[in-house]
Amino acid sequence: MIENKERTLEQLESVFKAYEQREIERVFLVACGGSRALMVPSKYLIDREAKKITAEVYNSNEFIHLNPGTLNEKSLVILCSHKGKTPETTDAAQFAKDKGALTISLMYIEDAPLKRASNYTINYSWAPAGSKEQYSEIMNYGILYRLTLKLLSIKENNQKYDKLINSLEGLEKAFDKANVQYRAKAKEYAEKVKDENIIYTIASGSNYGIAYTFADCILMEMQWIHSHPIHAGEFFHGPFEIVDKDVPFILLKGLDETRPLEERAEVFLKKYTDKLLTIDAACLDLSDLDDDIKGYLAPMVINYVLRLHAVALAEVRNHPLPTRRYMFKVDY
Ligand SMILES: N[C@@H]1[C@@H](O)[C@H](O)[C@@H](COP(=O)(O)O)O[C@@H]1O
Repeated sequence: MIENKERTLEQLESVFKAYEQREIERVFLVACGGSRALMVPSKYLIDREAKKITAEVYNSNEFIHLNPGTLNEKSLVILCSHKGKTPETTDAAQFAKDKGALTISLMYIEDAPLKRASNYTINYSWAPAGSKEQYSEIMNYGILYRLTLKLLSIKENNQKYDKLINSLEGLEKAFDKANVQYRAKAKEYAEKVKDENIIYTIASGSNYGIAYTFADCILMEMQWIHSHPIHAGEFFHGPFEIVDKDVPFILLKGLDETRPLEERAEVFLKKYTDKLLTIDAACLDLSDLDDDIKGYLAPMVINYVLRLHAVALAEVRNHPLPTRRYMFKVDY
């Protein structure tokens, strides 16, 4: 775990200097699994805030095989891998660097193959689910927001960067309050669903990545419970046919512009299932975050709440989160 916040801030400054020195037209956010999903909110931010710069999120291996036609020396490629060892992500960094792109890798340990394949590395603060984050303001989500919003500030004169920094400083308080509000509720929920075979998650916009992580990485990977992250807008175009009184859903309601999509799904789910858990950012105390930035940071607090649920589930199901049967155990 990174313990040196000053060094992380210095690493960021070096990247910002590099921004000054080159033209950047397009941002590629590249990683695997949970590390890929955590980039979704930053793509949302760029899509909302940018005037010209565009952003895409890619799985590392697809990035290489698809080989985007617009990947060139005017591209910024941001990669992430917890321990910097996922081979597809290291290969993607090298691939992008060879094409002349500016490559920045995020990892929470200091040195790893991914670092050696990238132009710049930033170490973020990381704590396992259930443990207190040492520096909430430099978690991976926050680093991504800093990197993307500063780019827009330098290249397009976006004015929200200072508000972002102030809001990131307020995150720890928001997490602490969410902890008080949700810890007992998470345990109750875990008791209720511990024997379910399937639990779906639903969200849209900047929250979709969080729904994805909970479905793919927590329920499927770490609890071996069937799941699927459903986009709230897509829900009515197929998935809603699976809804029944006894089918469990977790609906995330954020504060971004796509909230009406989540509200529409909620109206339907309330009517047709008895097993709906809604986690609504509007019911969380986010008073330590700036109003202009709240919608972007809400996924981080919802994610914190979901992690309380993950820890509670693992406990009542007697299935520790790190349990794997295939990952790093068989060839794949
Ligand atoms: N569920 C895990 C993710 O949480 C992790 O992000 C991913 C890639 O790992 P890394 O971040 O180390 O590259 O592997 C799995 O999919």
